[in-house]
Amino acid sequence: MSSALQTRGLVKRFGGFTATADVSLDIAGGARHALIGPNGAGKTTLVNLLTGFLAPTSGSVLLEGRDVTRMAQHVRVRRGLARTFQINQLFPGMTVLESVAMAVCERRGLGARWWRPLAAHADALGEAAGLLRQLGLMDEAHEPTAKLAYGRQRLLEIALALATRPRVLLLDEPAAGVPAGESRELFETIARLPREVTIVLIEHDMDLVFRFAERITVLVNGAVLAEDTPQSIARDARVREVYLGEAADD
Ligand SMILES: Nc1ncnc2c1ncn2[C@@H]1O[C@H](COP(=O)(O)OP(=O)(O)OP(=O)(O)O)[C@@H](O)[C@H]1O
Repeated sequence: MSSALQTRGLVKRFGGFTATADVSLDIAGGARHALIGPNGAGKTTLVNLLTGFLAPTSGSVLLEGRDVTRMAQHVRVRRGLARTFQINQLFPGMTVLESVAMAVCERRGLGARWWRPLAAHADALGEAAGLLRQLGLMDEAHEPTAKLAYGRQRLLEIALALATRPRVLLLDEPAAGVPAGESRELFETIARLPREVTIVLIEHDMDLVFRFAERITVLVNGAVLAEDTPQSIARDARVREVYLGEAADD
Protein backbone atom coordinates (compact mmCIF):
# COMPACT_ATOMS: atom_id res chain seq x y z
CA MET A 1 0.00 0.00 0.00
CA SER A 2 1.44 3.39 -0.93
CA SER A 3 2.01 6.12 1.63
CA ALA A 4 -0.66 8.73 2.18
CA LEU A 5 1.26 10.82 4.67
CA GLN A 6 4.88 10.66 5.77
CA THR A 7 7.24 12.67 7.89
CA ARG A 8 11.00 12.40 7.71
CA GLY A 9 13.14 13.41 10.65
CA LEU A 10 10.68 16.08 11.71
CA VAL A 11 11.97 18.41 14.43
CA LYS A 12 10.27 21.40 16.04
CA ARG A 13 12.04 23.49 18.64
CA PHE A 14 10.50 26.32 20.61
CA GLY A 15 13.58 28.19 21.80
CA GLY A 16 15.64 25.57 23.61
CA PHE A 17 12.70 23.18 24.02
CA THR A 18 12.23 20.31 21.57
CA ALA A 19 8.50 19.62 21.10
CA THR A 20 8.97 17.30 18.11
CA ALA A 21 12.09 15.16 18.19
CA ASP A 22 13.08 13.48 14.93
CA VAL A 23 9.65 12.05 14.10
CA SER A 24 9.44 9.79 11.05
CA LEU A 25 5.97 8.47 10.27
CA ASP A 26 4.67 6.48 7.35
CA ILE A 27 0.89 6.29 7.17
CA ALA A 28 -0.47 4.00 4.47
CA GLY A 29 -3.27 5.01 2.11
CA GLY A 30 -6.66 4.05 3.59
CA ALA A 31 -5.20 3.59 7.08
CA ARG A 32 -7.09 4.09 10.33
CA HIS A 33 -4.11 5.39 12.28
CA ALA A 34 -4.13 6.84 15.79
CA LEU A 35 -1.58 9.13 17.35
CA ILE A 36 -1.54 8.88 21.12
CA GLY A 37 0.65 10.05 23.97
CA PRO A 38 0.40 11.57 27.42
CA ASN A 39 -0.25 15.28 27.96
CA GLY A 40 2.50 17.39 26.49
CA ALA A 41 3.83 14.53 24.33
CA GLY A 42 3.74 16.75 21.26
CA LYS A 43 0.61 15.52 19.46
CA THR A 44 -0.84 18.96 18.75
CA THR A 45 2.54 20.28 17.64
CA LEU A 46 2.88 17.34 15.25
CA VAL A 47 -0.60 17.93 13.80
CA ASN A 48 0.26 21.60 13.36
CA LEU A 49 3.42 20.61 11.49
CA LEU A 50 1.43 18.22 9.30
CA THR A 51 -1.18 20.83 8.38
CA GLY A 52 1.34 23.63 7.87
CA PHE A 53 0.12 25.77 10.78
CA LEU A 54 3.69 25.50 12.09
CA ALA A 55 6.92 25.27 10.09
CA PRO A 56 9.38 22.61 11.27
CA THR A 57 12.86 23.46 12.49
CA SER A 58 14.07 20.64 10.23
CA GLY A 59 12.75 17.57 8.48
CA SER A 60 9.96 17.16 5.96
CA VAL A 61 6.29 16.31 5.44
CA LEU A 62 5.19 14.32 2.38
CA LEU A 63 1.63 14.02 1.15
CA GLU A 64 1.19 11.08 -1.22
CA GLY A 65 4.93 11.14 -1.80
CA ARG A 66 5.16 14.86 -2.59
CA ASP A 67 7.05 17.21 -0.35
CA VAL A 68 4.62 19.76 1.11
CA THR A 69 6.89 21.01 3.92
CA ARG A 70 7.04 24.57 2.60
CA MET A 71 3.42 24.74 1.45
CA ALA A 72 0.81 26.91 3.16
CA GLN A 73 -2.13 25.28 4.93
CA HIS A 74 -4.68 26.09 2.21
CA VAL A 75 -2.41 24.62 -0.46
CA ARG A 76 -2.16 21.39 1.55
CA VAL A 77 -5.96 21.35 1.82
CA ARG A 78 -6.19 21.66 -1.97
CA ARG A 79 -3.72 18.79 -2.25
CA GLY A 80 -6.00 16.58 -0.16
CA LEU A 81 -5.02 17.10 3.48
CA ALA A 82 -7.87 18.24 5.72
CA ARG A 83 -8.43 18.62 9.42
CA THR A 84 -11.54 19.33 11.41
CA PHE A 85 -12.05 22.82 12.75
CA GLN A 86 -14.48 24.58 15.04
CA ILE A 87 -17.62 25.53 13.14
CA ASN A 88 -19.13 28.04 15.48
CA GLN A 89 -16.51 30.62 14.76
CA LEU A 90 -16.77 30.02 11.04
CA PHE A 91 -20.43 29.98 10.10
CA PRO A 92 -22.43 31.66 12.86
CA GLY A 93 -26.17 31.71 12.20
CA MET A 94 -26.03 29.41 9.18
CA THR A 95 -27.94 26.18 8.92
CA VAL A 96 -26.17 22.84 8.76
CA LEU A 97 -26.88 22.44 5.04
CA GLU A 98 -25.85 26.02 4.21
CA SER A 99 -22.56 25.59 6.07
CA VAL A 100 -21.61 22.45 4.20
CA ALA A 101 -22.79 23.89 0.86
CA MET A 102 -20.62 26.93 1.58
CA ALA A 103 -17.61 24.69 2.15
CA VAL A 104 -18.34 22.85 -1.11
CA CYS A 105 -18.54 26.22 -2.91
CA GLU A 106 -15.22 27.25 -1.39
CA ARG A 107 -13.60 24.12 -2.77
CA ARG A 108 -15.10 24.76 -6.18
CA GLY A 109 -13.87 28.35 -6.17
CA LEU A 110 -17.42 29.70 -5.89
CA GLY A 111 -16.97 31.09 -2.41
CA ALA A 112 -17.12 34.76 -3.34
CA ARG A 113 -20.27 34.21 -5.37
CA TRP A 114 -22.22 32.33 -2.74
CA TRP A 115 -24.94 34.97 -2.52
CA ARG A 116 -26.02 34.39 -6.12
CA PRO A 117 -29.42 32.72 -6.61
CA LEU A 118 -29.40 29.34 -4.96
CA ALA A 119 -30.21 27.64 -8.27
CA ALA A 120 -26.70 28.49 -9.43
CA HIS A 121 -25.48 26.35 -6.59
CA ALA A 122 -27.84 23.43 -6.91
CA ASP A 123 -24.92 21.09 -7.47
CA ALA A 124 -23.19 22.31 -4.32
CA LEU A 125 -26.37 21.84 -2.32
CA GLY A 126 -26.76 18.34 -3.74
CA GLU A 127 -23.20 17.46 -2.80
CA ALA A 128 -23.68 18.97 0.67
CA ALA A 129 -26.88 16.96 1.18
CA GLY A 130 -24.95 13.82 0.18
CA LEU A 131 -22.36 14.55 2.86
CA LEU A 132 -25.06 15.14 5.47
CA ARG A 133 -26.64 11.82 4.55
CA GLN A 134 -23.27 10.08 4.84
CA LEU A 135 -22.83 11.47 8.34
CA GLY A 136 -26.42 10.92 9.45
CA LEU A 137 -27.10 14.67 9.75
CA MET A 138 -29.92 14.99 7.23
CA ASP A 139 -32.65 15.41 9.87
CA GLU A 140 -30.85 18.52 11.14
CA ALA A 141 -30.10 19.99 7.68
CA HIS A 142 -32.16 23.11 8.31
CA GLU A 143 -31.19 23.64 11.93
CA PRO A 144 -28.85 26.52 12.79
CA THR A 145 -25.40 25.00 13.46
CA ALA A 146 -25.31 26.53 16.95
CA LYS A 147 -28.41 24.56 17.96
CA LEU A 148 -26.85 21.15 17.33
CA ALA A 149 -25.94 18.90 20.24
CA TYR A 150 -22.18 18.77 20.85
CA GLY A 151 -21.67 15.36 19.26
CA ARG A 152 -23.65 16.44 16.19
CA GLN A 153 -21.48 19.57 15.91
CA ARG A 154 -18.40 17.35 15.80
CA LEU A 155 -20.02 15.40 12.94
CA LEU A 156 -20.73 18.67 11.14
CA GLU A 157 -17.07 19.61 11.50
CA ILE A 158 -16.19 16.32 9.83
CA ALA A 159 -18.73 17.05 7.04
CA LEU A 160 -17.07 20.44 6.51
CA ALA A 161 -13.65 18.81 6.29
CA LEU A 162 -14.99 16.17 3.89
CA ALA A 163 -16.39 18.95 1.69
CA THR A 164 -12.78 19.71 0.73
CA ARG A 165 -12.59 16.14 -0.72
CA PRO A 166 -9.60 15.12 1.37
CA ARG A 167 -7.57 12.00 0.82
CA VAL A 168 -6.12 12.36 4.31
CA LEU A 169 -8.31 13.54 7.19
CA LEU A 170 -6.76 14.56 10.53
CA LEU A 171 -9.20 14.25 13.40
CA ASP A 172 -7.84 16.08 16.43
CA GLU A 173 -9.79 14.85 19.46
CA PRO A 174 -13.14 14.61 17.65
CA ALA A 175 -14.87 13.39 20.82
CA ALA A 176 -13.54 16.13 23.12
CA GLY A 177 -16.35 17.33 25.35
CA VAL A 178 -18.85 14.90 23.81
CA PRO A 179 -20.91 12.80 26.25
CA ALA A 180 -19.99 9.08 26.25
CA GLY A 181 -23.23 7.91 24.58
CA GLU A 182 -22.83 10.40 21.75
CA SER A 183 -19.13 9.70 21.25
CA ARG A 184 -19.80 6.02 20.52
CA GLU A 185 -22.24 7.02 17.77
CA LEU A 186 -19.74 9.59 16.50
CA PHE A 187 -17.06 6.92 16.19
CA GLU A 188 -19.40 4.47 14.52
CA THR A 189 -20.02 7.14 11.87
CA ILE A 190 -16.30 7.89 11.52
CA ALA A 191 -15.60 4.17 11.16
CA ARG A 192 -18.01 4.01 8.20
CA LEU A 193 -16.20 6.71 6.20
CA PRO A 194 -14.94 5.42 2.85
CA ARG A 195 -11.50 3.82 2.67
CA GLU A 196 -10.36 6.29 0.01
CA VAL A 197 -9.98 8.67 2.94
CA THR A 198 -6.99 7.93 5.14
CA ILE A 199 -7.79 8.84 8.75
CA VAL A 200 -5.29 10.00 11.34
CA LEU A 201 -6.88 10.27 14.76
CA ILE A 202 -5.52 12.09 17.80
CA GLU A 203 -7.59 11.01 20.76
CA HIS A 204 -7.26 10.76 24.54
CA ASP A 205 -9.98 8.18 25.05
CA MET A 206 -8.10 4.88 24.83
CA ASP A 207 -11.28 2.90 24.54
CA LEU A 208 -12.18 4.76 21.34
CA VAL A 209 -8.61 4.56 20.04
CA PHE A 210 -8.36 0.80 20.48
CA ARG A 211 -11.76 0.24 18.89
CA PHE A 212 -11.08 2.44 15.88
CA ALA A 213 -7.39 2.27 14.98
CA GLU A 214 -5.60 -0.43 13.04
CA ARG A 215 -2.20 1.09 13.79
CA ILE A 216 -1.12 3.28 16.67
CA THR A 217 1.86 5.58 17.04
CA VAL A 218 2.79 6.47 20.62
CA LEU A 219 4.53 9.81 21.15
CA VAL A 220 6.43 10.59 24.34
CA ASN A 221 8.50 13.72 24.88
CA GLY A 222 8.08 14.66 21.23
CA ALA A 223 9.54 11.38 19.93
CA VAL A 224 7.99 8.13 18.68
CA LEU A 225 8.13 5.57 21.47
CA ALA A 226 6.36 2.78 19.57
CA GLU A 227 4.31 2.14 16.44
CA ASP A 228 2.34 -1.04 15.97
CA THR A 229 -1.07 -2.72 15.89
CA PRO A 230 -3.41 -2.01 18.82
CA GLN A 231 -2.84 -5.55 20.14
CA SER A 232 0.94 -5.10 20.25
CA ILE A 233 0.73 -1.57 21.62
CA ALA A 234 -1.53 -2.79 24.44
CA ARG A 235 1.12 -5.37 25.38
CA ASP A 236 4.11 -3.05 25.02
CA ALA A 237 5.74 -2.67 28.45
CA ARG A 238 7.16 0.80 27.66
CA VAL A 239 3.73 2.08 26.60
CA ARG A 240 2.04 0.58 29.65
CA GLU A 241 4.58 2.25 31.86
CA VAL A 242 3.89 5.66 30.30
CA TYR A 243 0.12 5.24 30.53
CA LEU A 244 -0.02 3.67 33.96
CA GLY A 245 2.14 6.56 35.13
CA GLU A 246 -0.32 8.99 33.56
CA ALA A 247 -3.38 7.19 34.95
CA ALA A 248 -1.87 7.40 38.42
CA ASP A 249 -1.46 11.16 37.99
CA ASP A 250 -5.08 11.77 36.86
N1 LIG B 1 4.31 27.72 20.92
C1 LIG B 1 4.95 27.05 21.87
N2 LIG B 1 5.97 27.60 22.54
C2 LIG B 1 6.63 26.92 23.51
N3 LIG B 1 6.37 25.66 23.86
C3 LIG B 1 5.33 25.05 23.24
C4 LIG B 1 4.58 25.72 22.21
N4 LIG B 1 3.64 24.84 21.76
C5 LIG B 1 3.80 23.71 22.49
N5 LIG B 1 4.81 23.84 23.36
C6 LIG B 1 5.28 22.80 24.30
O1 LIG B 1 5.52 21.63 23.56
C7 LIG B 1 5.13 20.48 24.31
C8 LIG B 1 4.18 19.64 23.51
O2 LIG B 1 2.93 20.32 23.44
P1 LIG B 1 1.70 19.76 22.59
O3 LIG B 1 0.56 20.70 22.81
O4 LIG B 1 2.12 19.50 21.20
O5 LIG B 1 1.44 18.37 23.34
P2 LIG B 1 0.16 17.44 23.29
O6 LIG B 1 0.66 16.06 23.20
O7 LIG B 1 -0.75 17.89 22.21
O8 LIG B 1 -0.48 17.70 24.70
P3 LIG B 1 -2.01 17.63 25.16
O9 LIG B 1 -2.38 16.19 25.10
O10 LIG B 1 -1.94 18.15 26.55
O11 LIG B 1 -2.80 18.48 24.23
C9 LIG B 1 4.54 21.00 25.62
O12 LIG B 1 5.52 20.89 26.62
C10 LIG B 1 4.21 22.44 25.32
O13 LIG B 1 4.33 23.22 26.48
